[in-house]
Amino acid sequence: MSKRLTIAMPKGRIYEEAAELMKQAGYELGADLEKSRKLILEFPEQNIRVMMAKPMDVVTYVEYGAADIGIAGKDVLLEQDRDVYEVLDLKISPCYVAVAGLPDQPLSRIAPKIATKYPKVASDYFREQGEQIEIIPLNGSIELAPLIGLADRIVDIVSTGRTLKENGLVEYEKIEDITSRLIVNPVSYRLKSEEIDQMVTKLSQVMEEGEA
Ligand SMILES: Nc1ncnc2c1ncn2[C@@H]1O[C@H](COP(=O)(O)OP(=O)(O)OP(=O)(O)O)[C@@H](O)[C@H]1O
Ligand SMILES: O=P(O)(O)OC[C@H]1O[C@H](OP(=O)(O)OP(=O)(O)O)[C@H](O)[C@@H]1O
Repeated sequence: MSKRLTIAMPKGRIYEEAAELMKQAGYELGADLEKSRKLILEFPEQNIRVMMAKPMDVVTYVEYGAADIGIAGKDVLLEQDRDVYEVLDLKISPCYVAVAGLPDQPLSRIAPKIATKYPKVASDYFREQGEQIEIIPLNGSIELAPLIGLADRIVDIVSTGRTLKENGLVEYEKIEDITSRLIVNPVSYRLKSEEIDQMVTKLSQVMEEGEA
């Protein structure tokens, strides 16, 4: 008998694309799932259970085995460095992490302030550049920080570039390209290898067909 898989799906901007990919792979989650307030949904015919989680928390549920599988942005994986297997680049929700700030402002001062939701990614990047920095942790609207003099630079996600542009900010360096990834709990990968391999194979096929 096949074993039930628990999948942690990210609420928010990744959800729709991720659910569409799952649907094409034969795992129909329902288009309105995100609108519902229900957080755990059972799909007995497909032998799966779906948890709706904050994108930043998906990796936590998967690491602790509360979910066997999850979908998370590479940005979250880089920031959190957790014990999960990254098995497939789903190539959805593309964006990148970049350093940005006000135009024509060289990083001259000692230990410049860097505002970010990604303290590890930012620290790793500036360490590699040989720069000593001070991190200003924020949770959102990061672009505000240089505008009101709280920070010299930001490290944040850029997608269309509209937020930077509308706030008169410029990009200084791209740090990393980001897409969403399929992640797997290492123990689940051993205990439910057949079911997980089947899902990975189906998703890979859908992606190959999409590229053809
Ligand atoms: N323009 C973008 N801004 C932020 N994330 C983006 C963007 N485009 C794609 N992504 C990807 O989507 C993922 C989830 O972003 P989303 O904004 O839904 O969640 P969040 O960052 O937790 O925000 P919130 O706290 O508002 O729910 C990111 O981790 C990233 O991989
Ligand atoms: O290049 P763009 O297409 O403009 O997208 C980038 C913006 O989107 C994200 O913010 P989000 O909408 O998640 O809001 P937040 O600032 O509250 O995190 C990100 O933090 C940038 O601010």
